[in-house]
Amino acid sequence: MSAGARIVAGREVVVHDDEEAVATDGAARLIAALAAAQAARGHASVVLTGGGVGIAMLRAVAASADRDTVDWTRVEVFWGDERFVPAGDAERNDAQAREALLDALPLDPARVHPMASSTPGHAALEAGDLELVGSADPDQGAGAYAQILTAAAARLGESREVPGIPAFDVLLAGCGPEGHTLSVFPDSPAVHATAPGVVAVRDCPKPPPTRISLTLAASRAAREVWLAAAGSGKAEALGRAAHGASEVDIPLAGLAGTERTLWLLDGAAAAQL
Ligand SMILES: O=C(O)[C@H](O)[C@@H](O)[C@H](O)[C@H](O)COP(=O)(O)O
Repeated sequence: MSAGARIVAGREVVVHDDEEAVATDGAARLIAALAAAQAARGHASVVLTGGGVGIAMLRAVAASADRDTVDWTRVEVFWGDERFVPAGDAERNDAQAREALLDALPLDPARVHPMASSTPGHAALEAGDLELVGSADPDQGAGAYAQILTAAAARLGESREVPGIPAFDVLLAGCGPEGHTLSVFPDSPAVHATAPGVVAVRDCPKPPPTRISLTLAASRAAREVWLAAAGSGKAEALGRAAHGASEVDIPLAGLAGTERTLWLLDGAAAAQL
C-alpha cells in the first residue's frame, strides 16, 4: 500500500489538500507505474479519461522532471470513454489529451487508439489493421473499438479475469456528482450491460449526449484502476459507493482493478467516506 493511503471498503484511498495535489500525485504515480510495467513486461498500457482532474493529471505528467523515465515509444494508449463529436472537436477527450500531453511525447502512432469520432468515413491504417476512427453511427464506433481491444489483447496479454480485453496496466477514471464514471451513468443501459465490451451511450445527462464507453466489466480488466476526483460535488457519490451502494445506482462503485483500486481525492471529495 502506498504512503499516506488508507483502506476504505476495499479501495486504497489517498487524500490530498486540493485538486492540483491530486493531479501532481497522480502524474508521479502514473510515470512510476508505466516505467515499472516496462521493466517487468517490456511495454506498458494506459487507459485515459476526460474530465477536469484527468486532463490536469496529463498536464502534470507533461511538466514532470521524471517524464522521460518512461520509454513513451513503447506505451500503448487507450481511452475509457469518448464524446461522440466530430474529429478534432475540442470537446473530445482525445483532443484534450493530445493538447495536454500526448503531442509532446514521442509516442508510436500505431500504439495510440482513439475511439471513433462522429465524422463519417475516416479510416486509418494502424499496426496493419484497419481501425475505424470515424462513423456516423456510435454503435459502429463501439463495435470497432471492441475489435481494437481484442487485437490489443493478443499483443499485450489478455486479462485472465475479463477475456477479450487487454490486462491494461493502469486505467484512469473520473466521476460525476451523480456517480457516473467513464460514460456509464446511473441506471442507464450501459450500467446494465454486464458483458465486458464497448457500448454506444445516448441521452447522457452530462453533455455531449452521445458517447462511446467501455463497460464497467471491461474496465475491470485493468491491473490497476485509479479514480481521481476533487471538489465537494463528488463527495456524496463517493460516500455512497464507500458505504455499499450498487454500481447500478452509483457506477463508480463498480470500478475495480485486478491488482489494485486506488482513489486519489482531495479533502472535499473525501468528506463523506
Ligand atoms: O468524458 C467525460 O466527461 C468523462 O470521461 C467523465 O467520466 C469525467 O471523467 C467525469 O465526468 C469527471 O469530470 P470532471 O473531472 O470534469 O468533473
